[in-house]
Amino acid sequence: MTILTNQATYRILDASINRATEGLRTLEEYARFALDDAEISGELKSIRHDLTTVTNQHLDRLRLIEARDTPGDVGTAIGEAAEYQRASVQAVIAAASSRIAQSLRVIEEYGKTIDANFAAQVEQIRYRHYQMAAALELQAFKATRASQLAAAQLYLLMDGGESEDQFVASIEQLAAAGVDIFQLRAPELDDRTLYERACVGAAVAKKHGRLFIVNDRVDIAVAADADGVHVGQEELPAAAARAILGARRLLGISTHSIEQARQAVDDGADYIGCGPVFTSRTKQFDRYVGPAFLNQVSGSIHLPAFAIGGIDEHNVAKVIETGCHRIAVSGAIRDAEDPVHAAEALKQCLMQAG
Ligand SMILES: Cc1ncc(COP(=O)(O)OP(=O)(O)O)c(N)n1
Ligand SMILES: Cc1ncsc1CCOP(=O)(O)O
Ligand SMILES: [Mg+2]
Repeated sequence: MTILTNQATYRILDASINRATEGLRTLEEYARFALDDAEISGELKSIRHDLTTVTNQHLDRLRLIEARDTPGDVGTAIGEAAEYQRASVQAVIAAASSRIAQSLRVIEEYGKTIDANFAAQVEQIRYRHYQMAAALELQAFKATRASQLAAAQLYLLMDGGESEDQFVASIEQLAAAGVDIFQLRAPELDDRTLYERACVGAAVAKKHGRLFIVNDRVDIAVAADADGVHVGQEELPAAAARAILGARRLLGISTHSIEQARQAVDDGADYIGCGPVFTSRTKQFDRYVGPAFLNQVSGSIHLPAFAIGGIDEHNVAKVIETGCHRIAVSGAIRDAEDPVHAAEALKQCLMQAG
């Protein structure tokens, strides 16, 4: 009985150690090759090596191998469909991370029956893993959002719609038509409705792999778990907005001159809006920056820059000529007879430009 129990214990330990080291290697490769993060990949490698060292010091490797019986493992035939599907690289990381934590806990618990010192050292490794997995998941999240922003070309400013259903339906249709970023700009709404629209908007945009930004209101952006906030020159300063927003949400800043654009970069903006370029039907201005400002920005600012103000299918070429391949629009889609077609046409022009 004891022999059989020990055999089973070693079999569990062998499987769990393999699972943990494979999982650690999965995380390590992402930190190394996708994030180029030497610190995280180094610590993951050290955790993996320490697990192997502690195992070799306290457990008899030959007993572990002798206990192995892969063909006789009933678990190899129980494959959940979800195990074969990962929606994104982030999902790969999350799955590997929880598999490692579970395996380390299993090693620790069964290890206690063999060597208390071994179990105590595995416990410390588990704590180190928790810390690193959190750092890695956060970095992976930021990298994914940053590449989404970098790839974005068509940004739509929209109001709250006639109803929540209509608002959601618009986002769904326009996401399919190629809108990359949605901004809720609805000064006419009361806070409660604004918050409710922001919540559903953020969720539906996320479902479709699009970004969702709240205009002006950092509090609502955070409360609704939106991707970020957009602030103007007369609104909350960048540092104050960032303090509420945290590092992982996006901060967009309106700029009307090259000096403001440079300042926005220094202030830690993730992207800038540049305008108003042309006469707008959505908002009145005394002064327009014209395409000349876009030329200046394209030549010297390396943050994603969205030209804004009166841009539509007829003048988008003038924007593209400046080297700016990103636009933010409202009226061109909102007032179009066929908003989906208008979004598709604008996106087509931008994609052709590069
Ligand atoms: C992408 C983008 N760019 C510029 C603006 C304008 O912001 P702001 O100057 O604060 O004016 P309001 O939109 O608040 O009226 C924007 N909203 N989005
Ligand atoms: C809010 C804002 N800020 C600069 S232009 C603008 C309005 C953009 O809407 P439209 O594309 O209809 O000109
Ligand atoms: Mg504003």
